[in-house]
Amino acid sequence: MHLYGTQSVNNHGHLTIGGVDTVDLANMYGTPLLVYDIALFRERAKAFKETFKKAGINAQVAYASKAFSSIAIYEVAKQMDLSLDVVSGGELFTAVAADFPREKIHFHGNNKSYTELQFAFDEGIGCIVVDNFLEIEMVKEISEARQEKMNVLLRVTPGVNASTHDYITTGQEDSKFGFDLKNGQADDAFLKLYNHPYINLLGMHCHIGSQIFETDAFRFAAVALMNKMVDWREKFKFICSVLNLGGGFGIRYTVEDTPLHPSAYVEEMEKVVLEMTRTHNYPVPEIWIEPGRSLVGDAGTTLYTAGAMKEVPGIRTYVAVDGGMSDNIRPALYEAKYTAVTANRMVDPHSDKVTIAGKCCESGDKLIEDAYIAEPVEGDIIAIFCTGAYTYSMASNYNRLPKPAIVFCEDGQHQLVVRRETYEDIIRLDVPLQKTEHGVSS
Ligand SMILES: Cc1ncc(COP(=O)(O)O)c(C=O)c1O
Ligand SMILES: N[C@@H](CCCC[NH3+])C(=O)O
Repeated sequence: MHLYGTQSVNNHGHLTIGGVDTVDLANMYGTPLLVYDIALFRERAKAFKETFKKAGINAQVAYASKAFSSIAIYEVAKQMDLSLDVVSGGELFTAVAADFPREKIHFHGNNKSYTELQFAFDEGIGCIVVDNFLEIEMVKEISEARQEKMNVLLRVTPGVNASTHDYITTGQEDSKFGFDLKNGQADDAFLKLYNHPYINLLGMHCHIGSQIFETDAFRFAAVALMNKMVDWREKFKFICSVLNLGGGFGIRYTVEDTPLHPSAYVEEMEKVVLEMTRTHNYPVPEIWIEPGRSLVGDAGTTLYTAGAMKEVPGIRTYVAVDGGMSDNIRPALYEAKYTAVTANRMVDPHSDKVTIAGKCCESGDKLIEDAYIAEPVEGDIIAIFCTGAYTYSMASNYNRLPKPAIVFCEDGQHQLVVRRETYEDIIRLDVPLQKTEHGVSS
């Protein structure tokens, strides 16, 4: 059994996280419950930052908060001196609520609205990562109208096809994100921004995809961007001061996943940048990265309570839990794989092969096929590991299931950071039909 971060087993045979008994957590807060190991988040953040420090490279490590966005995680990110990648007005609003240092907020998105961009200007954020020609016009218009400068990075697609799930590759030519490097779009975008009185063009950004294990894809992307930087210096005397190489570093969900230590990806990036800058006598730019999954993924564990069971003789045994695709869409959407344990009986042999099913009205609502847990009993606390990234942030109220609560654990302490939704929350946006004689009133 592979345990993550501060996970351990106490003398009751219970799984603990951050020194806190998960069975106690389930009793206190109910299930489903998403539990974060905050020491692990801090350790990951520190490792990224120290890798850059060791190489003497100026860097920003921006937490890609689409992986998990809440006021409390932004507060921890702030404590760790991280920057923040937000991708919508909603994430920016959350960052403002957390009083995140505005100059360290980077705003992403392939279709930012005028209102969202104005919000970014209002807050004086650190940088807008422009993604398309419409956005360029809007950023220019807003900055001119306000006579305010804005830092900008140009998001480009380097034409790298990273090996991961098709739905989560983003650096290939046929992508909805960014300007293509090869077909001239990136050059056109550059020319529209370069030398504008209110645009401070910092440099380039790319993000090639998510849950990537190979360093090659990052190397190819970095080389492609550096070549373009050299080209723009030759043609326009433009010096790129920031090179943002995105996130995407893979993590270990199951034994089949063999990620490198997060610092290995960074070291590869550093190597390419230092080699290329030396070869081309180019000033070493600041390197920015945007890890999401690799900061929060394995720091999160979801606790469920086992309920109904069904044996399909000769085929499988279903163990249904009190959550499902509503709190973790990833298995249904990407066929994502996870591992589970019986948190209340960690020392029992985990040799029963079962399918952990959710409670949504959907045959595909299976969280894990072929999970190995202790012989299941109704009321068991089933813990699914590595659910810290893209679970709560992609959760829905399908079947009107309330979203789970979230607890942070560290050094034997626990704190509720997102409360469980209630049925009142579920209907809070509903507007009952007006009582009129003729059906719907206007
Ligand atoms: C622009 C950008 N940066 C960073 C990330 C974070 O990726 P990951 O969570 O895989 O590190 C994403 C998501 O894929 C992204 O789209
Ligand atoms: N939501 C995806 C990752 C997308 C990353 C954002 N571009 C996942 O759960 O793996």
